[in-house]
Amino acid sequence: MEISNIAIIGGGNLGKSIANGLLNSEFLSAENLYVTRRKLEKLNDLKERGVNTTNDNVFAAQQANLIILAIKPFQIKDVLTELNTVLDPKKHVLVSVVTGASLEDMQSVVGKEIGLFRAMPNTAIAISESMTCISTNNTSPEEQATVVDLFSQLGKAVIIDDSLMAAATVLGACGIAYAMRFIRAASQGGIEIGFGAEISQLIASQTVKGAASLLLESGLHPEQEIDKVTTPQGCTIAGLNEMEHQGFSSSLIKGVKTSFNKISDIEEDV
Ligand SMILES: NC(=O)C1=CN([C@@H]2O[C@H](COP(=O)(O)OP(=O)(O)OC[C@H]3O[C@@H](n4cnc5c(N)ncnc54)[C@H](OP(=O)(O)O)[C@@H]3O)[C@@H](O)[C@H]2O)C=CC1
Ligand SMILES: O=C(O)[C@@H]1CCC=N1
Repeated sequence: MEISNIAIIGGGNLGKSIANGLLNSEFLSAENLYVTRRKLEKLNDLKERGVNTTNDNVFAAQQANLIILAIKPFQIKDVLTELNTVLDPKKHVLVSVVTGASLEDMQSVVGKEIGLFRAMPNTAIAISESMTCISTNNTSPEEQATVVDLFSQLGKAVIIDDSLMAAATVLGACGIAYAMRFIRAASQGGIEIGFGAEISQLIASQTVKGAASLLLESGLHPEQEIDKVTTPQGCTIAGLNEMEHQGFSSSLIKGVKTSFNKISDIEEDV
């Protein structure tokens, strides 16, 4: 399957991040991209880049052969019902990034053999550094290759079982926010020990990038890399142990589980 035009239905925070990622990576040119939302003026930045912006979802869907749904969970039924008037199984593939809406939920609304995917990217998709988990159950190997290729050009992409999408949402999508909080807290600590805010944030951000790259490149467990940093009787182990006494890992794990439990409430809104 070859992607001709893409329509992003719901140009909010994630929808725009995807649009910017597609443009920045030169995956497709602006004239092949359609982005919708009701408050059209909030898409002016994309319009200035040459993207087709509209508040007409049906029109956008008609122009595209790949449709990305990026509205809020409680809106998915209405928007899918609206799009269903023009969805064509021979033409369209539908990718939902909506939290809490399963493939079965979507299938029950569209009721026909449209190729359906869920994708869970994060906002780093804007700079082609997303982690995107993808699920599907009725698509051809060709369609799967196309969708995986799309998200692989915008970061890393893996296919997972749909039952794991809530967990993927928390670890990958919410995870960006957790990591930002770590960086903010580390920067604030840096200011206490002498740095100005700007350089403190630079040091904290680049250090987190380096830590992530070490793990991605080596495949080692974090503790193996930590062992290389913790000089016996040194300052790293002293600080790390104090963080653990204060509940660092425990608070992170509890936060992850709280986000995960919240998805059950969101699923009820779908
Ligand atoms: N933000 C993130 O990092 C991630 C979000 N998600 C999921 O992506 C989805 C979007 O989240 P997020 O971008 O944060 O939310 P936003 O509220 O920022 O974006 C939703 C957008 O949908 C638009 N919208 C609402 N109704 C319609 C409609 N009928 N037709 C077209 N557009 C419409 C809204 O604009 P307007 O009011 O102008 O119409 C709004 O811009 C959610 O389901 C979320 O769970 C998943 C992973 C990560
Ligand atoms: O906070 C949310 O509900 C959405 C899903 C993951 C990131 N943002």
